[in-house]
Amino acid sequence: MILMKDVIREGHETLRKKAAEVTFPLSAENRQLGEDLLEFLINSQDPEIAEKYDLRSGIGIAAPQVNRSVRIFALYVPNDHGDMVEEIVVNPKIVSHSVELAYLPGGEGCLSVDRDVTGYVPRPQRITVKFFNLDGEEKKMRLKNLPAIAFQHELDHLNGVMFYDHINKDNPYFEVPNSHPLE
Ligand SMILES: O=CN(O)CCNC(=O)c1cccc(Cl)c1Cl
Ligand code: NI
Repeated sequence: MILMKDVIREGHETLRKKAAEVTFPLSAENRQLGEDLLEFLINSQDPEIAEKYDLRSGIGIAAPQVNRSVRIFALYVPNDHGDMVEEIVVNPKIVSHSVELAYLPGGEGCLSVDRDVTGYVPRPQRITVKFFNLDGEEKKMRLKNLPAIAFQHELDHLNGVMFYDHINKDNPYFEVPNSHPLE
């Protein structure tokens, strides 16, 4: 199982690399990695397991965060209806996105960042994405609000981008035009 000791932190070069696409059929190693990433999220959101293993909670986690520079991440995040979006995402692409932007009023956090970096992270509110599952089947999905934000936070990790790269330096709480706070 993935533990916090396996998570690399700011300053580690892997966090700023563009991760490599993976080929199918997946190696046993890459399949196991995808499963381990999702298991971490489920564990991190279970109060007993999280306390037992001292896990920080996450709604997403990307392979580069455990020093594996491949285009794989996992999501375990509630949608607007309270249903969990539970996905292992391989070779993801955003195929289209809304003009409207959204941001979390409390800002974003990252397992690889051991400090509070405050400010709004404006991202497209709705996205249409394509990716492959572990079996190489292509999936197309429309996401909005928190799942869309989480997907983009993880896709950023695959491109060496950190959430705070998007925060306005002069005014971290600048309300970008056409952006909406997610309540
Ligand atoms: O890359 C993933 N992490 O660093 C896991 C910890 N952060 C979160 O779960 C998190 C928290 C707030 C907003 C977003 Cl969008 C995310 Cl993703
Ligand atoms: Ni992160």
